[in-house]
Amino acid sequence: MGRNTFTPRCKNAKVYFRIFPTANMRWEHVKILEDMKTLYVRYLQDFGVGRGGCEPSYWKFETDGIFYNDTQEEIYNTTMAGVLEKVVEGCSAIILAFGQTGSGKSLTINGLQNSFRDRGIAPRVISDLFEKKASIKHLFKMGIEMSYIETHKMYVNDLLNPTGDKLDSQALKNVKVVKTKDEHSAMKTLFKAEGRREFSEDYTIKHAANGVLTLHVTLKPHNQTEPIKKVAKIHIVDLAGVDTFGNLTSIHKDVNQVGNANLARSQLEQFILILCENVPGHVLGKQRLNILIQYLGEALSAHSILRFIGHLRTNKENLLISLSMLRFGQIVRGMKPQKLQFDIKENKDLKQKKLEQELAEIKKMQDLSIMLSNGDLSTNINQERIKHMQHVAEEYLHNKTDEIVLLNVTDATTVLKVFKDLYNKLEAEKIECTRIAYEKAYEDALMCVKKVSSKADSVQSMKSSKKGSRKSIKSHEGSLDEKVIPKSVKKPPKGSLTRPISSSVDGQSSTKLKTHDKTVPVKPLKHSRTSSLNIMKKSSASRRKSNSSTATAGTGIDSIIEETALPDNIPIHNEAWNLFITDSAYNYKELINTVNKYEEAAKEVHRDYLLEVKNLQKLLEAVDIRKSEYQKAQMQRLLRKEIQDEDGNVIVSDLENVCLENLKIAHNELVKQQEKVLKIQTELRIALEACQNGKKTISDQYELFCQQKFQTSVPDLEAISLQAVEESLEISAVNAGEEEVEVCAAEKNHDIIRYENLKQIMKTQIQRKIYTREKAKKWVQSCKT
Ligand SMILES: Nc1ncnc2c1ncn2[C@@H]1O[C@H](COP(=O)(O)OP(=O)(O)OP(=O)(O)O)[C@@H](O)[C@H]1O
Repeated sequence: MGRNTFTPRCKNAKVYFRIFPTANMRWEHVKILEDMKTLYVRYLQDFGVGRGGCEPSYWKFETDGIFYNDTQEEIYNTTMAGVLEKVVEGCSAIILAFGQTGSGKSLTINGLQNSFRDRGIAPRVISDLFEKKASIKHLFKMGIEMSYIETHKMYVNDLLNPTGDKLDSQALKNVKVVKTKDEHSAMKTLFKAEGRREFSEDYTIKHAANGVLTLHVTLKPHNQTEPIKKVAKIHIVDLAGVDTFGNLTSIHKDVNQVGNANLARSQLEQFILILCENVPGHVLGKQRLNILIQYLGEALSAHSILRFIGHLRTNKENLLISLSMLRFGQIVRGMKPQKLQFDIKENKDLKQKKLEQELAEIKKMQDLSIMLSNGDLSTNINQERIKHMQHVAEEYLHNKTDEIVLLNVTDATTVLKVFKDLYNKLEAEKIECTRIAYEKAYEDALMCVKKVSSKADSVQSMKSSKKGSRKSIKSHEGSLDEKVIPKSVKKPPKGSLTRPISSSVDGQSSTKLKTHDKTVPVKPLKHSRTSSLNIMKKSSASRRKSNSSTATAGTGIDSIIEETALPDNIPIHNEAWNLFITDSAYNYKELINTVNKYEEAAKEVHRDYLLEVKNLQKLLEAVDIRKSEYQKAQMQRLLRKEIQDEDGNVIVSDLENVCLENLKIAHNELVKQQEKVLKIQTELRIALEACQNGKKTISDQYELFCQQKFQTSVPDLEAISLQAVEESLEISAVNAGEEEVEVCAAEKNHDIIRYENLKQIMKTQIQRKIYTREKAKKWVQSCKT
C-alpha cells in the first residue's frame, strides 16, 4: 500500500492575504477588486522624486482570497474549507502564516493572547478535529497526537519537552509526540507550549523563531475486514516575521533575529520554486537544507494540501516588504495542480489478527472433518475387520508377528483398545498379586511374633523367681526397639530443615528499612577530581564550542545564551549533576538506593493507611446504621405508649436492648479502628520524614560536591523557577478554581471561561521563562565576579 491512492488533479496550494488594518488606511497605494481576490499595488517607482504628476501604475496580484477587517472565524472558514475532510482520509496539510514582523501572523494562527472569539486557526483546528472524531467514532478509531517545536537557524527547540536538549537535523525523530485524550487536554498542551516559545529580549511577545504545531491524525476502521490505517499530519506554521533591520516594526528584534527570519523565508521560497519544477522525490530530499523544511518533510510537497496566508502592511514604508510577500505568494500559487496523496498504510496488527483468526478457522474445520471421517469409519466398519485387528494385535503381543498393518484410524483405535484392555487386565492382576503377597507376609510375621512371645514367656517364667518382672520386661522392650529401628537410619535433628537466618543480612536490612532511622549512611569522601573534571572539561568545552558556533551564527537567542554563558570552570546543572552521580566518592548510588527503599516503605505504609481509612469509613457508616436502628426501636416503644411499668420504671423492649448492644459493639470497633488509623498515620509521617531526610542528604552531598569541584553551587534553575512561579501565581489556587468555574459555567459561557483559564497556563509558562532567564543572568554574574 503506502502513498499511492490518488484523487484527480486539483489545486492543492492556495494563497490568501490578510491586510493589517490601520486607522489611516492609504488606499492610493493598494487597490482590491470586488471579488476580493485580485490586488493591485502601486509601482514603487511612482514614489520617486519628480514622478508626482505621472499616471499611477500598478502591479497586479491574483490570490485565492483577501481578508480585510474579516473576523477570525471568517478567515478560518475560508482558508480551512474542506481541509479536515481530506486530512481524515489520510492527506497531510500545511497551514502557514508569513509576513512582516507584527503584521498579525500569530493572531491568525494562534490568537491565544486574544479573546475566545478571536482565537486563531490552531485552537479551532483542534476543536474541529475532536468534533470530527466524535462524528465518525462509529466507523473509525481516531487518534490525535501533538508536537510543537520552534526551529531556529540550525536546531529545533522542542516545546513539549522543555528540559530536553536542542535537537539538530539528525535528531528530528526525537521530537516529542504527546497523545491527547480530549479537546481540553489538547488545548492545555497547546497553551503550555505557546508560553514556552522564544520571544524578544524586552519580553514583548515578538516571536523570534518559526513555530510549528503538528497534529498527527491516525484512523483505524472498526470494521476488521479492512486491515488499514490512515495517517496524516497537519502542520500549522507561524513563520518568524521578515523585516528590514532598522525598521520601526523590528525595533524589538536584533539584527540576527531579523536576518534569520529573512533567511528562513527565502530558503522556503527557493524550495517551493524547486517544487514547481516537479523534481523527483530523491532529488527533493537533498534540497531540504533548512531545518524547517526538513521537519515538514513529505507534507511540504505539491501532493499535499497547502494553505499559505500572507500578511501585508499597506503604508508606503512597508510596501517593499509587502511586495516581496506578494511575490512569494505568486510562486506558491504557481505550483502545478497535482493529485493529492493519501497515506493509507496496512494495519499490520489487524492483518496478523485476521490471519490468525483464519488459521484457527481452518484448523477447526480440519479437526471436524477428521472427526467426521473417523466416525463414519467406526460406524460403517465391518465387525469381521475389528475381530481381525484384535487377533492381529494379540499375535503381535505374543511375538507371532513382527508388524501390524493399519489401514485407517479405526484400525489404530482397535489395536490401541486391545493394548489398553490388556494393560488394564495386567494392572488388576498386579494389584491382586501384591495384595496376596502382603497378606501372606503379614500372617508369617504374626506367626513369628507368636513364637517369640511364647519363648519369652517360658524364659520369663524361669527367671521370675530371681528378679522382678517389671525390670526384665523393660529391658526386653528396649532391645526390641533397637531391633525395629536400624541404627543406620537416624532421625533428622530437630529444626534442621528450617533455613538459617543470617543475622548480618537481616540486621542490615532491618536497620536500613527502619523508617525512624534518620541517618543515611555516607562514606567518607574520596577525591577523584581528575576523572570527573576531565569529563566536565570535555563536555564544557564542546558545549562552549557549540555555543560559540551558534553565537557566531548569531540569533537573538544566541545573544541570550552568550549573556548567560558561564565561566570556563563552571558547568551547567545537568553536567554537574551527571558528574556528581558518577563520582564514586559521593556514594550517590548508595544514597539513592536508600531513598528508594524509604520510598517503597512509605508507599507500603501509605497503602495500608488508605486501607485502614476505608475501613474506618465503613465502621462510621455501621455506627450510623446502628444508631438509626436504635432510634427506631426507641420510637416504636414510644409509639406503643409502653413507657413505664406500675413502679414507674421505663419499659425497655428486647429489640431496643439488642439495638443498644449492637450500637455499643459498633462504637467499640470504631474506637479501635480510630486508634489503628492514628498509629499508622504516625508511621506514615515517620516514613515520609525518612524519605525527605534521604533526599536532603543527597542534595547536601551534591552541594558539597559542587563547592569542592567548582567552588560554587550549580543550582537547577528550571526546577527553582517552576516552584517560584507557581508560588507567585498561586497556580494551585487557579487549578482548584477550575471546579468552581465548572459550577458557574451554566451562567456564563463555558468555553470563554475555559479559554481564560487556558490563557493562565500560558502566562505561567511565560513568567517561568522570564524568571529563569533573570535568575540565570544573576547567577552567572555572581559566578563571574
Ligand atoms: N488584523 C488585525 N486586527 C487587529 N489587530 C491586529 C491585527 N493583526 C495584528 N494585530 C495586532 O498587532 C499586534 C501584533 O500582531 P502579531 O503578534 O500577531 O504579529 P506577528 O506577525 O505574529 O508578529 P511577530 O512576527 O513579531 O511574532 C498584536 O497586538 C495583534 O493583536
